[in-house]
Amino acid sequence: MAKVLSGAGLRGQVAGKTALSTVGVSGSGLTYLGYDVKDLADKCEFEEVAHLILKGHLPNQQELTSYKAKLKSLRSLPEALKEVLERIPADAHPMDVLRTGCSMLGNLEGEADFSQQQEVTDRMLALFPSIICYWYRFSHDGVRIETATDDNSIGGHFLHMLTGEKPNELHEKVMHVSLILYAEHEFNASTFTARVCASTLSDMHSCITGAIGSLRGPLHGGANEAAMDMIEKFTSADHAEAEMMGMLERKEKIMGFGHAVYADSDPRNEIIKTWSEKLAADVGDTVLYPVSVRCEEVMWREKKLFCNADFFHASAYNFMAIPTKLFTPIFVMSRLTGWAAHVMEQRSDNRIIRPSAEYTGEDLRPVPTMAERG
Ligand SMILES: CC(=O)SCCNC(=O)CCNC(=O)[C@H](O)C(C)(C)COP(=O)(O)OP(=O)(O)OC[C@H]1O[C@@H](n2cnc3c(N)ncnc32)[C@H](O)[C@@H]1OP(=O)(O)O
Ligand SMILES: O=C([O-])CC(=O)C(=O)O
Repeated sequence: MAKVLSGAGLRGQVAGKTALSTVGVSGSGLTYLGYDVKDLADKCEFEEVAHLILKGHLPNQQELTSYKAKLKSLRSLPEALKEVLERIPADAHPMDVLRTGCSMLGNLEGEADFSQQQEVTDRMLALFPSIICYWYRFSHDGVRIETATDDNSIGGHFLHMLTGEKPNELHEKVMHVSLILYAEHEFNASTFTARVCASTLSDMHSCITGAIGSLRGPLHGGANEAAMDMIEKFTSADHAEAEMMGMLERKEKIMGFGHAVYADSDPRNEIIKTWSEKLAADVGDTVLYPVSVRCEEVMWREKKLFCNADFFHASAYNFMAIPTKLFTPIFVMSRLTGWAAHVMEQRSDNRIIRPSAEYTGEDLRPVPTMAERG
């Protein structure tokens, strides 16, 4: 069933063209350059999907090997960026750290002209996990980690830096799946932010910095952290149901549910849910996964609201012992590919994005003198 899209928030209005993805088109769910996200999550590594989104085609073996080697070679943080990260306090939000890290990188290794757009994007793709983990480990553990590891994947690199140990196969696989699911999603709020910025002919780091700010909010990427904050308070499925019923009665928003475009399901949910279930079995969980399933059942039964991509990401990341405040930064590590591809697409056929507003203010009036202002 297609959702009727209209009303505030530019809902349902075509704001530009894209060849990168389709969202909620009947029968296809979510596609990246014509490939079903389910197929991609099943058969690909994240680096293959990053190559697809950024370079326009799935890499052959030789292209993949050389792309991974290139990304591996770009993992070292510039000294000046390390200095900045070391000054950010431990109680900062890692999304703010990433926003600053991205912006600082733009000062140190800026995009001189658009011919560098692929290069600066690859550098960010390689470096964002390093930025997050360098700051996290320094501010929380007092350790200056080496970010230039030989890990074979972006997700593996991230987990290795975070824990100090190479991840097992299951965790590395889940990171591939998660990063693939989060990579691209048409004109969502953060991508639209990036495109608006690109439409002024601004540089790539400015576009990505703005997009990080948009993704941070709990109505968008921040929902995976907000969902975790909620479910970790529930001690059993029955407790979850009672609390959820109360929240619905009080008309509270429940994070990780609903979607601006999808009508009755988010195709990414069943995929990450399956992996969350596998991780639950792996760690012997008997609470968080059943709690999450009950939340899903209650929301559907009571409101016909379904889990979006964020909801089961919360339990999946938790089972991998990833701290909650790093959930949305992982989304950034992935969505960077979609953002940058949209910036490039906007640049290739650009007109400044400048919609109109319906004026609801005062009629024309004279400026009163000071004495007249009361
Ligand atoms: C990766 C992502 O960014 S996915 C989105 C992540 N965000 C969240 O999970 C936050 C929670 N969800 C929401 O706030 C919303 O569903 C959004 C922001 C995703 C979409 O917003 P909209 O397009 O305005 O939602 P939609 O038009 O479908 O809402 C219909 C009704 O359901 C309600 N509703 C929608 N989602 C929820 C929810 N999660 N909890 C409670 N009620 C909800 C709305 O308040 C609205 O009620 P109303 O008609 O009485 O005002
Ligand atoms: O499309 C949206 O509005 C939000 C979303 O699911 C995403 O960005 O992945």
